[in-house]
Amino acid sequence: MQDKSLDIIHAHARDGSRARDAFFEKNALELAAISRTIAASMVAGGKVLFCGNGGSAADAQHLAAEFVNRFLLERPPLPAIALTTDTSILTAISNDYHFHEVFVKQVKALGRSGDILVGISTSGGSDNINKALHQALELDMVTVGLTGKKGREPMQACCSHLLVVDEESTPIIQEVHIAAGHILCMLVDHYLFEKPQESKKGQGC
Ligand SMILES: O=C(CO)[C@@H](O)[C@H](O)[C@H](O)[C@H](O)COP(=O)(O)O
Ligand SMILES: [Zn+2]
Repeated sequence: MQDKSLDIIHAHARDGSRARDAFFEKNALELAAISRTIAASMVAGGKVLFCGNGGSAADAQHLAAEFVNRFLLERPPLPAIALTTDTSILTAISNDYHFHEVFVKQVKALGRSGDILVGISTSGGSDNINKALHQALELDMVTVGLTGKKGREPMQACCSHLLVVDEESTPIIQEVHIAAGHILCMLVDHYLFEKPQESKKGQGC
């Protein structure tokens, strides 16, 4: 039997690059707008909450950690919480109520007007994410959805900002989501901590 390893590797790499290029081509301005909104919320005392399932739960934790610890710049910790990490909270809510409620209850407990909720779902069909986003809107929070092609329709009603990777493959969508998440961290740091370049008066171009 012929080994298909290289074909598999190159096909995935090619699909990933295509999806990533198309996404950033289309969503760069929206990504900058979301990053400005997060930076402004933090300046005003707000915070960002993240939620997701499976691999997207890992993304939620990964991104919250970038804010709380640091990203590329050496700077003060920034307020972010992953709603995916406390097993006592997750099991108590799932056990006593329903798995649909695991994030919405935490949003009710922790979310305040002006905070941001980022919901990450490749399918857009995860009830626990969409319920949490609806609740966040009710609390006058800003909601950001990261999804894939199928998620555009179910998530648009609950997202102030929706970033869609126009693909159906879950891992390819996830790989673009984490790239977008890293850029959010980069831009928030840029808006909050990088001083604008001094304009050099008298030097014509
Ligand atoms: O990481 C992966 C697939 O790459 C899986 O764990 C995946 O995240 C899980 O099946 C999730 O439950 C999918 O949820 P969602 O993205 O549709 O909201
Ligand atoms: Zn995965």
